Amino acid sequence: MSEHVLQTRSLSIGYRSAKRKSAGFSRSAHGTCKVIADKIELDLAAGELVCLLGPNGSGKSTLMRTLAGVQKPLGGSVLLKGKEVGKQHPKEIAKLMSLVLTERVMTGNMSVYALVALGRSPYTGWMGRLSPEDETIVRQAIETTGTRRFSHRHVGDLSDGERQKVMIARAIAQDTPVILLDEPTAHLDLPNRLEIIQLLKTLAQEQGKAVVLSTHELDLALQAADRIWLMNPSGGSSSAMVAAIPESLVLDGHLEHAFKRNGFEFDPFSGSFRLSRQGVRQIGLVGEGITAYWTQRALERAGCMVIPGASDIRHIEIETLNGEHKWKYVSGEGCRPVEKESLDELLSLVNESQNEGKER
Ligand SMILES: Nc1ncnc2c1ncn2[C@@H]1O[C@H](COP(=O)(O)OP(=O)(O)OP(=O)(O)O)[C@@H](O)[C@H]1O
Repeated sequence: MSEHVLQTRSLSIGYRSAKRKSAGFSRSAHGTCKVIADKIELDLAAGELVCLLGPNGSGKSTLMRTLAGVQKPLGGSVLLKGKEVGKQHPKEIAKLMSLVLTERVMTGNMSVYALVALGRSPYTGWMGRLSPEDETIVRQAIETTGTRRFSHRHVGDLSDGERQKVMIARAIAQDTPVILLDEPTAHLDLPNRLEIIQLLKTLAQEQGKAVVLSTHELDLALQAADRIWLMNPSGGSSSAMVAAIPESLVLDGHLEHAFKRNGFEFDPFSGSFRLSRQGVRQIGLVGEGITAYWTQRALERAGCMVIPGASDIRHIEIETLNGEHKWKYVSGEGCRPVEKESLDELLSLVNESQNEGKER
């Protein structure tokens, strides 16, 4: 089994107040504090990609900051390669763990190359002079993240996606066994989100890095993560932490419970949330393949509950001939089918019949 590079033991995270009384804070063994989550027991192995999920305000950033040692735990410990983070010198921590935050960093007129080179600072002398080996590592980090084409530009002139890749390049140049990233895909378009997740997955698989990223991308986390750490508001004032492989979290209902809201329902087959379809009319769908899949999606968007394969109720049959599709709408048993040549036309017909049904 792989070595555990980061662990938490009875970790309690949250905020302290200097005042005796503060709104949202209470008196405890740790003083006046607000506990965000406690009794956290986590193990992160080398080569593992972990996604930290949880609804807004559940404590993801608080946990990230506590793991990175920039915020003190209320209780318990964070162990980095077996040693307590709070008891290590910042320079030693910087050789073992890098942290990528979403917030814009003050970079002045710094070039992309200079910012990535800052990743080498735990290894350089006080002058910050790079050795030829450091220079090679910086160039490799720039190459790996695909940032070479804008490496001469100022960081302040970059788009959000470009800047995010540069921050990851800096973390790669820091060359630590653990990389923590707080919402690295926030503000990015889909291709950039996929590119960043792919890059992090490659770092874990090919270079044995242990990577933890917090995200709101449920879909991507389910596809890419080796393990998910889920911060689940427990009903009280603090969150409970569940750590498991993505599929177990779906099957055990933890994901649904964590994100459930009125008006949304979790589809365990696709692993995504969708608008709930209460009080809708059933419709059968006879057909196969990608056309049947997108027909079902269109019908559900129109407010139908689709029963695949059912032809003894109001239903649709998909016919495919020489790559051309036709949709036959049968409004009830024994009724004559109405044929449509496009999904768009079919949907108008279904909508009309639903509206007639409502008026009656
Ligand atoms: N400095 C602070 N003092 C007191 N409470 C704070 C402080 N910073 C954050 N909090 C509270 O801690 C809780 C967890 O916040 P945190 O930012 O860690 O959540 P999050 O899961 O990262 O949220 P989001 O998904 O919205 O980024 C929230 O209730 C927040 O209001």
